[in-house]
Amino acid sequence: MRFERLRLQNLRCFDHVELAPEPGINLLLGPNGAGKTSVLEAVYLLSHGRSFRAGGRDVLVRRGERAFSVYAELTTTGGARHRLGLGREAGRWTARLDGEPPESVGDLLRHCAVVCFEPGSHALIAGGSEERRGFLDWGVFHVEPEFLPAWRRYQRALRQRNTLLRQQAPAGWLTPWEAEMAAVAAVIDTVRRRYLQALSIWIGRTAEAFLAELGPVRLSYRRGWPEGAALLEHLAERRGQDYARGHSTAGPHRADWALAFPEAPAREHLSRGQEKLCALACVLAQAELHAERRGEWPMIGLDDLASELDQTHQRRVVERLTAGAAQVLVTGTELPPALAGLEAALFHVEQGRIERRR
Ligand SMILES: Nc1ncnc2c1ncn2[C@@H]1O[C@H](COP(=O)(O)OP(=O)(O)OP(=O)(O)O)[C@@H](O)[C@H]1O
Repeated sequence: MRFERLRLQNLRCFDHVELAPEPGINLLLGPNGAGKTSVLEAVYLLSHGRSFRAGGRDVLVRRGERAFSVYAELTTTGGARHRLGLGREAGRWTARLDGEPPESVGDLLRHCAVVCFEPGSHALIAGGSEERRGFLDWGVFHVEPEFLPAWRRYQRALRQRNTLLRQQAPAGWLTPWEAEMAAVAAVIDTVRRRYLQALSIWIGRTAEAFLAELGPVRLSYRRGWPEGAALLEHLAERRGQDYARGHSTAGPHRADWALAFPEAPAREHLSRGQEKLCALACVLAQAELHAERRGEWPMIGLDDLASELDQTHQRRVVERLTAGAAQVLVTGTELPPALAGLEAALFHVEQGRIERRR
């Protein structure tokens, strides 16, 4: 999958800006605060429906404006072309897919795959489980068609059960929603396991390239309720605690996964740099698995590569990138040394303007 054109309107420091990324590596260079990360945010938004930066969706709107939009033209390896538009005004999304409103924003996001490594990515290793579930589910969403309908049903049942718990409703009112949660939890768990099993092979390869000194990586998974227990019975057993807490404390919405190494059995054993390299290994593995399953590379965004990694690791990343066929967006204040001499399209970003340099 490749971005042919990208247009941002009233997004952060950009009033109106257009660029035509090229196949292979695209470099966005410019001073601090120029808007480089905002371009990555825009492409990520079309793929995730949210930014990778904290602060909520509405901080993306250029100060003084009421709405922002991102528009992109994409081509797939098979030659299909798609036009994607996503805008936000007064707290609501508007989406267009090939000129028509899609059934849901999810239908739009399905057409666009972008993975990003950025300064906050170490949260994938060091942060809370929500971050890791988000990463896992994004990958599953793109390669396992059964996931989205099951996830939607689960979310609806979970919301209903949580509302009833907060209202201290009689247990009998909870049971139909618990049955629904248990019915779809099995599907969610199965596709997540399948995905992680495949991903762990790719993570093993990338981790070996970036973190060989830690030994072979092992990926573990917790599904959100005890192994061997049926979720239906487990939810019934936990009702007392769940009434007290006002939410459901077991189920796939509590799942988590982790990486461990012989030389770093717990994540607290990793240095900050190693956390970043682990996160990068996960992001690149996700791109590689996506390419294997979909026959299509996602776009890979690398924000501030040179300041995040030492030169040896930068070179290893570049080796991996050039071995694949992904379109890549790399940002930096200067040309990352590992990219010197490589063929790349260069864009200069400054004060809300983007200029193609030859
Ligand atoms: N909602 C907003 N409206 C207007 N300007 C904004 C808004 N949000 C952020 N900005 C500004 O947009 C600019 C773009 O920031 P961005 O993080 O994309 O820059 P960058 O080139 O990646 O910088 P750095 O090299 O420092 O990481 C910054 O100058 C920031 O102050």
